[in-house]
Amino acid sequence: MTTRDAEIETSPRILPVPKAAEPQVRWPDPARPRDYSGHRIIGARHPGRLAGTLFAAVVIIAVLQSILTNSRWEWDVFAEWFFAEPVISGLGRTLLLTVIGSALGFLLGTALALARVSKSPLLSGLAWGYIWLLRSIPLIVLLLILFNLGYLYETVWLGIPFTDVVFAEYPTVALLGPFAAAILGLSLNQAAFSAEIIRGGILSVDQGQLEAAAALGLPRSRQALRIVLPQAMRAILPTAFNEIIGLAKGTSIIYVLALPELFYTVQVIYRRNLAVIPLLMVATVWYLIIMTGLSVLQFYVERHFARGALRTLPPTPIQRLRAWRAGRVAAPVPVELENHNPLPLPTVVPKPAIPAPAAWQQPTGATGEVQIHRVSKSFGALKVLDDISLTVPSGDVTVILGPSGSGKSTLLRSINHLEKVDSGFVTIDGDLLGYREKGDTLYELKEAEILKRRVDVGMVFQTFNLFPHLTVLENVIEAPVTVRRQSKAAATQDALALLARVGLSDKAHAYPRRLSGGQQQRVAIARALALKPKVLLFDEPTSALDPELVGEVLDVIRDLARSGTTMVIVTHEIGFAREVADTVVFMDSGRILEQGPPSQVFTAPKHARTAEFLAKVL
Ligand SMILES: Nc1ncnc2c1ncn2[C@@H]1O[C@H](COP(=O)(O)OP(=O)(O)OP(=O)(O)O)[C@@H](O)[C@H]1O
Repeated sequence: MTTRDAEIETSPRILPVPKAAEPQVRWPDPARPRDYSGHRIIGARHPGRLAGTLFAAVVIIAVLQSILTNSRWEWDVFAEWFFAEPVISGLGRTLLLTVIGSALGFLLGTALALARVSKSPLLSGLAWGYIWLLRSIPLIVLLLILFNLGYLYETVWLGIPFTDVVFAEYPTVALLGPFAAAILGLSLNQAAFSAEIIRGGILSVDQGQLEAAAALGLPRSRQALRIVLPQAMRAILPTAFNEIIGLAKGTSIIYVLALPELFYTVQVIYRRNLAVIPLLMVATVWYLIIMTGLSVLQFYVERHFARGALRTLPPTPIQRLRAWRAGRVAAPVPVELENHNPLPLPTVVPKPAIPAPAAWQQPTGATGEVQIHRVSKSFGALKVLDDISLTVPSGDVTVILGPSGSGKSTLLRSINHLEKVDSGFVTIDGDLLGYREKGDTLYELKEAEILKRRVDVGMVFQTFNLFPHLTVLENVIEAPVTVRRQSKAAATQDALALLARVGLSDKAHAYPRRLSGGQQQRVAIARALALKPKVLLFDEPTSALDPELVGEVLDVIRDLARSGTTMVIVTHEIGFAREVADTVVFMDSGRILEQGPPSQVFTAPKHARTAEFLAKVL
């Protein structure tokens, strides 16, 4: 054996892996997709689910067998009384008390909830006191007091308090019979509970929604009925239906007034014929039928108010049934398909060469010069705006820059009076927004008048604040129709043109939650423009967007800047500011440290703090 041979013998031997040991991987040939049509498909097995189903079946069969075979249930007596005349009339009374009690209760409850959130401390206090009192008194006590009210007040009169003027007078006993006392007692009691449910719903609506509605100049009543309450309904409905179901069962308490509603009626019957169980079952089955009806109603009402909140609506039982008969699983329904009478979409998308629509242009004669004169504002001890003066010439684009917390957003919100300043004032084309001038006195305007004047100033928020329960088109036409009193057809035509301009014609009937952030912000811009404002305010319009969506929003704003709209923009997009701004304003600690054209502020800032800030962000 040579030395070389010995080396080979002692060193570890690396042998090639035999070919047969290689895993047999066969890559599918993309040119020839495999054909699985001949394969048998076996579904996944779920032994746990199968055991659960068997258990449920055994329980159901055992319960049914015990109910149907035990003769003591006396189903023949049940059948005899189920549709008997006194039972049906008791049932009718139960239903009437439930419907009227719920309707009046929720009506009064809505008024009480709005009073509770009112800015008047006395009104809010009165509503609180009512709720406190009525929730504390047992219903049975309230019913008996109302029934005996004639003892306390012999007559009920209508007239002017603290005077002898009386328009009408009635004996209390004649007015408050057992049925009227029952209706009144149930409604008053229901109102106290529903007020808190409704208030909870109102509080659940995002503050930004109210700000957006106020920025569009929508009247307070419209804000409440069109924007807040429909959104609050999502939170209100489940608990409200609980209350209604509770009331339907709770009507049995009016036995204290000897009113023969369903339960009282069956009690009277079984005391006579001693068939207690079958008659209790008569009442139970009728209550089950009422509750089932209410549950179905709840499903449809909740589904109606879910439009816009859910991307897809759950299929209705009828849709499920149809799908089941067709042998497939019912798919969730895209919310757009549920829209009633959707307005037609334009078939032709205008190209940029087509002249801008009327809604895109400033109204003739509008100039939109903003004057901010010695404005100061504090939040508690913190002075957020400190004696600020600034002029935004008409048609100019002013960009406000500054570190976080320097007061940029507060200044912007002061321009349209969303923030009320402590001193100083703001004018648009010489008109004060929040005040009326008489001689040398300024009278603060009521909110309704401020809302009307606010339509001259459009605002686009950082978080879009689109109304989620309204479609894109409904969002855009809401203010022109309500505030500018434009016809719906004209407002729709303008809105579709604006949506085409921001590249969203095909989204007119979509709900905002189905859009990307950039698309939502473009809708928000179209919505602000629909009022043909003299001035547009942008509060960090791109900072809530993913980086790749920023460009599409900036393109729209850039386009607007070229069209000569007066704009004030708070932004951190320095490159964009350099490109579009006529004037750059730098703020710090509630003061304007410097302002000037971008070429000067960005290249040769006068103030050291500006230079320091720019060095950090550039
Ligand atoms: N409603 C309010 N109540 C109390 N303090 C407030 C209120 N609104 C704003 N502030 C305070 O005022 C200061 C200025 O806020 P503002 O939102 O105007 O700053 P900003 O310059 O826009 O900041 P950012 O760039 O971070 O948005 C901050 O310190 C903020 O906490």
